[in-house]
Amino acid sequence: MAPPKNERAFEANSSIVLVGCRGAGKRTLGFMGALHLRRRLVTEEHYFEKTTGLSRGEYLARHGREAFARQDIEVFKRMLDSNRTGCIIECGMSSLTGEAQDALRQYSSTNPVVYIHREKEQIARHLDAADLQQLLKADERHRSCSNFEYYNLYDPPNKSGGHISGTSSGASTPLNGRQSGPSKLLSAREDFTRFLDIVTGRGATKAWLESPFSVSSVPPEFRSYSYALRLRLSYLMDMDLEWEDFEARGDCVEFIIDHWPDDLMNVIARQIALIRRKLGIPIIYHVEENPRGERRRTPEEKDAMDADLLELGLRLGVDYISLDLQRHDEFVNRVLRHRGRSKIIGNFWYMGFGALAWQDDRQMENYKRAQGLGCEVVRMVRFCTNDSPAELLEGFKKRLQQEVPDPKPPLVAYDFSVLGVRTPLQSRILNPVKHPDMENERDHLATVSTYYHSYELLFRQFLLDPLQFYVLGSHVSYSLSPAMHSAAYDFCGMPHTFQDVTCSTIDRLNQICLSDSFGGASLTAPFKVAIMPHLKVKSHHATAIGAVNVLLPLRGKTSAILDHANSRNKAGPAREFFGDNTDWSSILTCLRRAISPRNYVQPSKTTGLVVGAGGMARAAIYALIQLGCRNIFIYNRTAPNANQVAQHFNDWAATQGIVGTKGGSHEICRVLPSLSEPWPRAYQPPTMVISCVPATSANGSAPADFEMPLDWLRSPTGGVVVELAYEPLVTPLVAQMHAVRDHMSPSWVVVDGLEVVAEMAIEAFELMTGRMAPKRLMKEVCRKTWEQQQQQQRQGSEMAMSSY
Ligand SMILES: O=C1C[C@@](O)(C(=O)O)C[C@@H](O)[C@@H]1O
Repeated sequence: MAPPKNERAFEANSSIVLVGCRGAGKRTLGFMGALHLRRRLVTEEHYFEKTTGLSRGEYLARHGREAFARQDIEVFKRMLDSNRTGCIIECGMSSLTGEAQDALRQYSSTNPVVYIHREKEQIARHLDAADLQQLLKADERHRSCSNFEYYNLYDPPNKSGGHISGTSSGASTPLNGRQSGPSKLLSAREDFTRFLDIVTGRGATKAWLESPFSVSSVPPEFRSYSYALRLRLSYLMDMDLEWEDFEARGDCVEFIIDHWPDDLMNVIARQIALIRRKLGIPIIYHVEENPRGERRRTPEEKDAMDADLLELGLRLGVDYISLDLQRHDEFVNRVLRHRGRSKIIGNFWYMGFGALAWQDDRQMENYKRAQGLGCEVVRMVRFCTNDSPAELLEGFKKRLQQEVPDPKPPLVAYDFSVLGVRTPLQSRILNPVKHPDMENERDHLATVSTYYHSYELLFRQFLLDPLQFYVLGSHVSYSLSPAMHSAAYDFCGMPHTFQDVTCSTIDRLNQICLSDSFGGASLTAPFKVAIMPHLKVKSHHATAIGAVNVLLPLRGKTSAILDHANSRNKAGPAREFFGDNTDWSSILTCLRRAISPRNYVQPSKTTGLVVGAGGMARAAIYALIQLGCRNIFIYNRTAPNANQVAQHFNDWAATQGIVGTKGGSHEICRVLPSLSEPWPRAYQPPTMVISCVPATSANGSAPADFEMPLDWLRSPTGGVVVELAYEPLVTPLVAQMHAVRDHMSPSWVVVDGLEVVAEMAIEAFELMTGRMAPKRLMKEVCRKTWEQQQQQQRQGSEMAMSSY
């Protein structure tokens, strides 16, 4: 019963080879991948030239076709052989030859070889029409000599040269049409780096180390409750909803192949790429055996076709493969041998009449078989023709607990009938859910519940508790967080509340947090730094920055982090509190989104500027460091405060072995004493500027009247300016940058304060509830609430004027 050896789990450091035809985007992806994994990029073109002293064209011209072909394959093999670890290898056109493909086939027994392909129209842009068909046909042969594949979805450029509207709210804020939009290639980079994390197996550990309470760090099968959104290929081919409508509608997607259109393999690869890009949640890949509306197949045809379809899922590096363990051993073993890093959901699916009863011993044997085969999850589903009392399933689960030795793979078990799943609470994890407005006549689970209703039921059945969440600080009455979080609770079926409470003493903060129904809080001044000594458990980011802005109660029964994470949404006495910082990660998200490929961070060159020296400026500096920037300047009106912050990060960086790349002192942070100073000549002008000074005068500090001295604005490639203030939204800096963009250099992108504050609330919501945030909704509510506040303020001042 031992599982067959996994033939596709390679050493984490094995070189990754990229193959595919011209125009597929291998070079760009290779570059992104090398940066992400900190590996060397080897390109075939360059390797050929380095080895032979001639470019391929020159070699061909000088030595003729035959000699070139011989030399080419020899160099190709040598390139693979001498770079077995630590590289990303980009293959050129040689990979289209039979001999090179044999070499790749062999290489793929020890290394990942990724076939990169994309929309035909995109490839066509690089080729003559005559060549296209032939090349595309030849290109598909790459499938046979690779063990992974990546569909490089086209990333459309921003509509107005990098400055599309970033809001989808339609609210008429003064910056409408002027916010930063996602920079070109950002999505491609995010998708591809996530794919590489799957291939190298570092994804889950990385997320966990980064932030143990983040949504991505606890896989759905280990959450206290989780739901799989069913998306059928037949539906996706012709969907009647927008992708954004599926945001936060499940903890993962179950992608069901129930339709066989022409060009099926490429259609599937594209749909997987779309789900990844648009929803960013784990994917369960399920091949339906007898899809409605498709022809019947002979058993042999069915086996061959389904095995190929499952193989495709494994090649695409999906998170979970759903495998029917009732199919014959050879079929099952093939999938297990090729599983790579995808988790296996072992299925026992009784569809017909006479499904095995829960009390039947063979059900227990089924579970043990799945366990023996190394399945990460076991899914047991019964189609009932009559009522199946809930106690029978409960009895099975109890027996399983007693009889089966640990470690037990998590169990998904439910009964369903023509009326759908019996109740959405039968299984704790990976319960099937659907979108409320999705119509699909091919689905025989037509009446499955929605994520909203399933979650709402958990509260109604007292399995989860309504909690109170807060934003706490001395100036929080205008905070946009209560509106954003409350809208998200409504969307998700959570009866929580979120309030702003003005307070400034630790005693008062304690009073609020010690309540049994305290769910968590966003902190602002004066607590961000003041709370540090009172917290035993903090994320390492919060410790490095020296500030906390999200506080969570820890209610786990044991000290295990997973136990604490799974106690979110439950009331009771808190044993401890956990402090995290989402200010830095929100700034980082906004910078990443807006930065153009020309300004990607190069540690040896890129320069960043942070204005201010408070808690937010610390977060901004940390975000720059995390992005890889090693030359950071700080400007603050009161220079000694800036010196203190610079000192803090220079000391911290020294303990981490992070050093500056310029000047003898190796310091990463430096202070600019005055605005009249010219930009230091040894450094490039900044391409990332983050202004962290409040726009309105709070606590007697000076309001944000900061503008960039012209000498500091000489970056020939422009850059990104992030303004954190949003009262007013058009600060002097924002107005200045709009003018610069319109009249001097169009390559500057401006990110306004509302974009950043919405991002902060999104991340805080996910940490506090453990659920994906409805991002689009929260961003819309952010702008609309801000608009309403502005209007109220205008009306207030008009009334005040008229009463004179
Ligand atoms: O700065 C902010 C914004 C905020 O104060 C708000 O009101 O939403 C919440 C804080 O946690 C965050 O650091």
